[in-house]
Amino acid sequence: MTLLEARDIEKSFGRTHALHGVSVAIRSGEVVAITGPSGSGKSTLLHCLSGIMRPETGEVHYDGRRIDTLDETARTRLRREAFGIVFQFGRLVPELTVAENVALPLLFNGDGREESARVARGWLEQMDVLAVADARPGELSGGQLQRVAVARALVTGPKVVFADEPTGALDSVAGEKVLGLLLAAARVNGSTVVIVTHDNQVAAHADREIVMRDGAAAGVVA
Ligand SMILES: Nc1ncnc2c1ncn2[C@@H]1O[C@H](COP(=O)(O)OP(=O)(O)OP(=O)(O)O)[C@@H](O)[C@H]1O
Repeated sequence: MTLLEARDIEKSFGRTHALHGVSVAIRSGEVVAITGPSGSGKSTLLHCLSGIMRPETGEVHYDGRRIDTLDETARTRLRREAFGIVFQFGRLVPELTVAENVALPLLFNGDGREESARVARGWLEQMDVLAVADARPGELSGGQLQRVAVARALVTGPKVVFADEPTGALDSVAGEKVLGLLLAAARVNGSTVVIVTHDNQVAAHADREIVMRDGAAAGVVA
């Protein structure tokens, strides 16, 4: 079953046509890698699929519902309830502890403080970073930061996990570890995963690869 779909979407930044006419369909439970050279539109496609950005033309559908026409409030709610997002440099809140960062999405969704803290610690344990639960993000290594970012993205049990170069800032050993943990946890959750990556090693873990070239989906590798 198709869970997430872009139909002929276009997006420009000034005179740069980041996406021109991209159509992709992602099935429930799939792990999809979006690859392609720098500037080919990978991140822009991820942002449009995840409702962070709205394409100028075309449509984005999630779970049978058109989402690109929703207003900012509704798209934010959708992201909180159904999506988890991992960015390249974690983007944790520096003033909060690691455990507080991971509990935050649960608190936003209305869960109680104690329950959120308990669930957050469980995810930190699963990502092998429980030892740094009370540290601030600034005290962590790059690999630890990304594992915390994965815990934060998965803590709500999202239907779709989006990751934009989740291992891009890491050496290959740390990158493999983050990716392995992300994919294992996503499979346990039954989450669909969409990963933007430059890294062939990462793409090799995906069920399918969508190759971008100059703002268009140039091919699909099964
Ligand atoms: N916010 C923005 N403002 C202006 N131009 C942008 C913006 N975001 C992306 N672009 C441009 O749109 C094009 C596609 O960018 P995008 O980041 O989607 O590519 P990418 O394939 O993810 O690249 P990279 O691998 O380098 O991250 C590029 O030419 C980029 O410079």
